[in-house]
Amino acid sequence: MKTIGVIGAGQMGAGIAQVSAQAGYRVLLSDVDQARAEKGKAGIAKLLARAVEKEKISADDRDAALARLECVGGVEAMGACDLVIEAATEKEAIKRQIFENVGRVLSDTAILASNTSSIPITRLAQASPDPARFMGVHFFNPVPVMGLIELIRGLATADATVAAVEAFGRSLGKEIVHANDAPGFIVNRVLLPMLNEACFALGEGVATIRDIDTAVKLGLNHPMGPLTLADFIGLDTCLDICRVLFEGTGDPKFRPAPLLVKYVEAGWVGKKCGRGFYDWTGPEPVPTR
Ligand SMILES: NC(=O)c1ccc[n+]([C@@H]2O[C@H](COP(=O)([O-])OP(=O)(O)OC[C@H]3O[C@@H](n4cnc5c(N)ncnc54)[C@H](O)[C@@H]3O)[C@@H](O)[C@H]2O)c1
Repeated sequence: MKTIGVIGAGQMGAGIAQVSAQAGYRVLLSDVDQARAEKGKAGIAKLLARAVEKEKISADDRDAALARLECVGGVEAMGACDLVIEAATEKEAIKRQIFENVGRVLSDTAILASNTSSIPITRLAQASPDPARFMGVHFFNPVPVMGLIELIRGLATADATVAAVEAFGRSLGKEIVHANDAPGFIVNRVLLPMLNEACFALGEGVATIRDIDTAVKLGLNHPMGPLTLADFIGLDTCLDICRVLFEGTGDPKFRPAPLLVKYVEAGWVGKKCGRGFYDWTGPEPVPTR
């Protein structure tokens, strides 16, 4: 593989474009328009500049990575790509439209992959030009820091597609795990029940926000408590994933905690809006109850 297309230049798409360019691939980055793609690239340039300041990479390596990364106005330019990774907004209709558009220009050997966190890969594959050359490639946020990629094959994904994307993922220096096309794949299937249970515990008055987080952090040796982590992820995103697990499995153990639903209804969705379980507006997060 030489040329990688990345569709969606938000948090994830920009991260995927960055690590691909740093690994030596030519990268074409698109978003809804050229200006959004350029904004994604500007963010990457800032992160790479910081890495140079910290002497993690050389200025030459930064310049070379940025030179390999080209912003394009739309998917029409992606005909030259060996692999196209879609990392647009988590809405099925948007992703389906993108697959239809990019399907018109993709070569008949190119692979199309989605970074979706929750939409079934086999269903998305139906909107792709060739389900044998379609799969899920689930990166973690922030992409340049997190060492894992989950690969998800749909029912029709060919072995050669999985092998090619696995080789690409390893060339980025990431560890690869394979998951079946089941709700939440591996990481969210295991993580979300813990975050949801912390919301149940808080709602039932088992302990305070600070004590639940301190207990899990120190008692289980986690880098941060579950309520802090939920605030980082976004409580709306946590709720969406809980619902995917609940609806996808039909298992009541995945039912969302009432307090989580209430916080999302209140618009208290976490760090991104300044308030979730913590107030994030000051220098340090402060528990809200
Ligand atoms: N944020 C995470 O922690 C995380 C982790 C793993 C996977 N994901 C998945 O990655 C994908 C992107 O998430 P994100 O957090 O980067 O979101 P984001 O909101 O930061 O970025 C999404 C980008 O997609 C663009 N976009 C919307 N419609 C488009 C279109 N038609 N064509 C091209 N671009 C379009 C938006 O303008 C935006 O720049 C989602 O599928 C999400 O589920 C997110």
